[in-house]
Amino acid sequence: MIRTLDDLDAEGAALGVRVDINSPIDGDGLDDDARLRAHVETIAELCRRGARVALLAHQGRPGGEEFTDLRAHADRLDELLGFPVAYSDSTFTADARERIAGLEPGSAVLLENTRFYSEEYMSFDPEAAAETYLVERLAPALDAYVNDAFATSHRRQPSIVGFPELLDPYAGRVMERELDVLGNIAESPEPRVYVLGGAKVDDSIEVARSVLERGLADSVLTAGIVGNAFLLADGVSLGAASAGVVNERSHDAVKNAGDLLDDFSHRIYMPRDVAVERGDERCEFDLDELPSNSPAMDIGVRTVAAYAEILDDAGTAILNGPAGVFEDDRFETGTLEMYSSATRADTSIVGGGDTASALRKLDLLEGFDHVSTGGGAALRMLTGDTLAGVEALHR
Ligand SMILES: Nc1ncnc2c1ncn2[C@@H]1O[C@H](COP(=O)(O)OP(=O)(O)OP(=O)(O)O)[C@@H](O)[C@H]1O
Ligand SMILES: O=C(O)[C@H](O)COP(=O)(O)O
Repeated sequence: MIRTLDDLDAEGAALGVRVDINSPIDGDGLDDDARLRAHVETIAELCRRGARVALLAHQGRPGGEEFTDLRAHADRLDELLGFPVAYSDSTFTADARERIAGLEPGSAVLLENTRFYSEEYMSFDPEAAAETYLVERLAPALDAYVNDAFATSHRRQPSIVGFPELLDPYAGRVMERELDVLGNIAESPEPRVYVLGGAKVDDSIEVARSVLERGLADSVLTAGIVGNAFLLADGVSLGAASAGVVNERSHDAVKNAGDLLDDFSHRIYMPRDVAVERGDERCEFDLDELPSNSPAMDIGVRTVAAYAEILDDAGTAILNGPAGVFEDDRFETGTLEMYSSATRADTSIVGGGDTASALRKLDLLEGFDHVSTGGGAALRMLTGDTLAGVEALHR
């Protein structure tokens, strides 16, 4: 059983609240604040109830371009919440602990990027995570722990699995909502249509196998690099450029897609035409007009029409990954049209950070019943896997 904020006596309590505000970075600022907006409900509720909130979060990966401190995140949270969110440039030092001790009821401090500390980027069992410096030194300053970071909860990192070993754990509102939706797909209306696009080919093939074998999916529509992998597996000569893009993402994808087609070809749909770059233009080719020297960058309008027919009749549409290189206006058509069709399903669920960014760019977000904050985490839930951070919340 997982306790929620409804079960928490928040008044005056010092709470360690793990959020996922990992965001695209543009220069020294945030390029997108969707994840910060998602956590406003939890943070505002806890402050309104008189809690003393210590926010824990990561940004980027060590060595990555988006690996920054959280000062800009604290400033944006100020604006979104309408009250000051203090910022500490340390996470578990004596200074950080003093900052927490000095919090007034109803106030919050954002502690520094947890991944500035090497242990946070390692994986641990919960017991070992509880013995890391981050958890051992911070837990004594806290009365309870709240995990609202669904999008990071597939990671076995100390800030996700360590604190529940020492403190009573609770699910924040984002976590609660994600689990309600993604944890109960089997109860959603049928027929269920999964749309798997984007670039995470191995993850998507794993999701497809899982939902087909468990009888969760009536149809799996493929697009993006995932769709290209299935076309190659089906013997379509896309061209060396497209094959190179697939193999660069995964050396096993074409074989694994072929195995899946052997088992479930009647339920798996692949693109019927693709769009490639011709100079500055978008040019579409039916499969029998290929190979092309240029990589397939989007699905074509015939595919869009075929997928729309299936999605129009869907009880539930579950989507992860854009249909094409939506960042280039010439290749956003597939994502725009396919995702628009999906909003006509009785229930529509989207997973994936880049997917959500695409929908925000295309002004399609409002049309969906649930837009997950998670990418990899949402995919793992859809494969029926448990998430380490969710398991750690059980009492
Ligand atoms: N045909 C294609 N060729 C090359 N790249 C593609 C193609 N189709 C989609 N993409 C790329 O896939 C990327 C998004 O795929 P990804 O699987 O990461 O989506 P996501 O799961 O929503 O994101 P995340 O989970 O990483 O937040 C986009 O950057 C897009 O440009
Ligand atoms: O953006 C995400 O998917 C989450 O914040 C997890 O980030 P990670 O993949 O760097 O652990």
